[in-house]
Amino acid sequence: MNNKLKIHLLVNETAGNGHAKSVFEEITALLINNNINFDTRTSDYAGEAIRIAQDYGNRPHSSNEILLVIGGDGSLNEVLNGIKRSSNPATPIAYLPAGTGNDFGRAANLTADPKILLDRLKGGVKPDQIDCGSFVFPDINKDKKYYFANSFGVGFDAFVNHNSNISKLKKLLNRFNEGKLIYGYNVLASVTRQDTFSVDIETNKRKFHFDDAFLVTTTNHPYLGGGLPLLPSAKIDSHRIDTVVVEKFGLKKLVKLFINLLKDGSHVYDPQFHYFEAKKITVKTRQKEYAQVDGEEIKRNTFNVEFSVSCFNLLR
Ligand SMILES: Nc1ncnc2c1ncn2[C@@H]1O[C@H](COP(=O)(O)OP(=O)(O)OP(=O)(O)O)[C@@H](O)[C@H]1O
Repeated sequence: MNNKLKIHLLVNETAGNGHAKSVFEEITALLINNNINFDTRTSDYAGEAIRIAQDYGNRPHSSNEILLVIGGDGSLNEVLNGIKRSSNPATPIAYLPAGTGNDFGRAANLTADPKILLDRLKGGVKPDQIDCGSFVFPDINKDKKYYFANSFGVGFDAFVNHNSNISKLKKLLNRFNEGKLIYGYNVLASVTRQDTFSVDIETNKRKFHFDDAFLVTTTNHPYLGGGLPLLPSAKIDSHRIDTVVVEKFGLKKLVKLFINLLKDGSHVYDPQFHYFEAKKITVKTRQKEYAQVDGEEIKRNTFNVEFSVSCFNLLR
């Protein structure tokens, strides 16, 4: 038995339509073959990984112990929130992306191969400090902080996310590993149905107002919806967050912007595309819109959100 390393697996077996379960089985076999000490917790319901991770962070651990999360972006979000709210928010997290979108894994250049990750962990990697977003709802409780690894979106991306999550096609296409296809399909299907809304942005004491926003997304890195590079310049270690505002446009322009986004990132130069980069950004909306945090829907009529940049320790 390798006494040096002890791995605590935290698994959402439902992530990636069961892909996380097969990754879990693969790594379990590797751990047994390598004589590495491990234990396992699986989340039984949405939200449970927050509590499991918070309990883990509250307990003392030696430097040989590693918390390894297996799941998608939503599972990572829960673990991040649990660890950051624990008495030891610097507890390192190792993560095997095994969801549908895996945007964080893409942005942080993570391997999805259990064997490669295990070899690195056996070699004794040091944690990297990685940015994450944090936010509060000051109207409700300015002391209760929430965290995100990817993004917090109001409007179009959240509407697409909502439609993708409820779509009957999603399960079918996910089976063929085509989650991106369903997201692309829903972008086109949702564009004419998304209304516009007014938004106020405040950053570095400067204020901006948009009457006809279509999408307002605060992001920690470039990607959205399973690999779409919404803001290629956003970096995961810039110690800044970015808020993107896109104003309303028609279907023809959407197609053009979408092609530019996929081709060379030149969509960011469009006059209806705006972005703000800072350590702190406030976003206020005044009408009911869909919203998402790391791909999970949040329900609220209007939004007054104070964002700031935070960080966590990642083993990769
Ligand atoms: N046992 C469970 N049953 C149902 N839902 C669960 C369970 N455990 C966790 N969850 C929820 O499943 C949600 C979706 O999981 P996750 O985001 O990790 O996978 P995904 O949606 O397939 O991947 P991605 O977000 O990368 O597209 C999580 O936000 C979590 O709250």
